Amino acid sequence: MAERTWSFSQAFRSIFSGPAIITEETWDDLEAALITADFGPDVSEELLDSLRADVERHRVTEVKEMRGMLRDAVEERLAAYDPTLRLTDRPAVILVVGVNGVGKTTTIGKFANYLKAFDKKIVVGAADTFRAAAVEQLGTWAERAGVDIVKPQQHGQDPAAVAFQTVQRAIEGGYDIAIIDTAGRLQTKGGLMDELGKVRRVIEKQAPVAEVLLVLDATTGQNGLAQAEAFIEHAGVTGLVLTKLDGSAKGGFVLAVQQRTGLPIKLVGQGEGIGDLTGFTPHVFAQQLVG
Ligand SMILES: Nc1nc2c(ncn2[C@@H]2O[C@H](COP(=O)(O)OP(=O)(O)OP(=O)(O)O)[C@@H](O)[C@H]2O)c(=O)[nH]1
Repeated sequence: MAERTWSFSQAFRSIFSGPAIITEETWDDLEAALITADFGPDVSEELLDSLRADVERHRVTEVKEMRGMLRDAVEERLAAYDPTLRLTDRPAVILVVGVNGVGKTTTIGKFANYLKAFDKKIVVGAADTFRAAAVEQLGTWAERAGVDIVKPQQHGQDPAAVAFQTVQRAIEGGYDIAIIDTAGRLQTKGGLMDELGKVRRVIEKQAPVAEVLLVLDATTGQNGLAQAEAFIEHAGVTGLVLTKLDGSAKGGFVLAVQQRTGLPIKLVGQGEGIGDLTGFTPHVFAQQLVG
C-alpha cells in the first residue's frame, strides 16, 4: 500500500529502524512521534500508559512487537465509534455543514460519485446561496458525478427554500438520497444556528434528516475543531467527515477528534479528485497509520 503523507509510520519507522530492543529512548521517541502526528496530549498519554502497562505485563522487549500492540490499541479506540452511514430512509436526507473552506462542496461531489457506484439515485441541493460561485462549483461536481442538482432560483434565495425544493424533488422523483450543501461562512453562533435550524425545520416538514455531517479539515487539526464547536453543540451532528488527510502529517487527529467530540468519523477525504473519498474502516486506518 502506498505511503500516505499523514502516516504516522514515517515517524515510527525511525524508532523501528533503531535498536530492536525497547529502551527508555524508545518511549521518548514514541511520545514525540504521537504528538507530531497530532494525537493530542490526552490521547498520546493514554496510549503510552496503556502500552507501557501491556509491554510490562507481557514482558515484551522487542520494538517490533510493541508496534503491533500500538496498532491494535489504536484500532480498538477507532472502532469504539460506529462509522455506518444511515441511508435507509427513502429519500435519505443528508445535510453537510462546517466552517468555510473545509471542503464541503468537494466532499458532496465525491460522495455523490461514491454513492452512484451503489446504484443510488441522487439529487444534490445548492443551499449555499450566499456565494454564487459555490452554486456553480456544486453544479460542476454534480455534472462530473452524473447526479441531479437543485439550484436557487435567484441569487441569495433563502437557503431553507432551496433545501425544501431539493427534498420535494427527491420525494416526487423517487430519489434514494438528497445531499444538501450549506453555507460555510463563519457567523455568530446565533445567526448560524438560526439558519441551520430553519433549514432543518423546513426539511422535516417533508422527510426526516438522516445524517448531519460536519466536515473538518485535518490540516487545521485541533484548531479547526475549536472553530466547529458551535456546530457540534447545536446542529445535531451525526457524523464527521475529515478532509485533506492527503496534505497532512496529522493522521493522529482522527483518533483525537472522535474522542473529543464523541462523534464517529464516517467519511475520509484524501485528495481533490472525484475518487478521493472513502468510508472509514478502523482496521485499515490503524494499519496505514501505524504501519
Ligand atoms: N488536498 C485536498 N484538498 C481538498 C480536499 N477536499 C477539499 N479540498 C480543497 O479544499 C478547497 C475548499 O474546498 P470546498 O469544497 O470549496 O470547501 P467548502 O467548505 O465548500 O467552502 P465554502 O463553500 O467556501 O464554505 C478546494 O480547493 C478543494 O479542492 C481533500 O480531501 N484534499
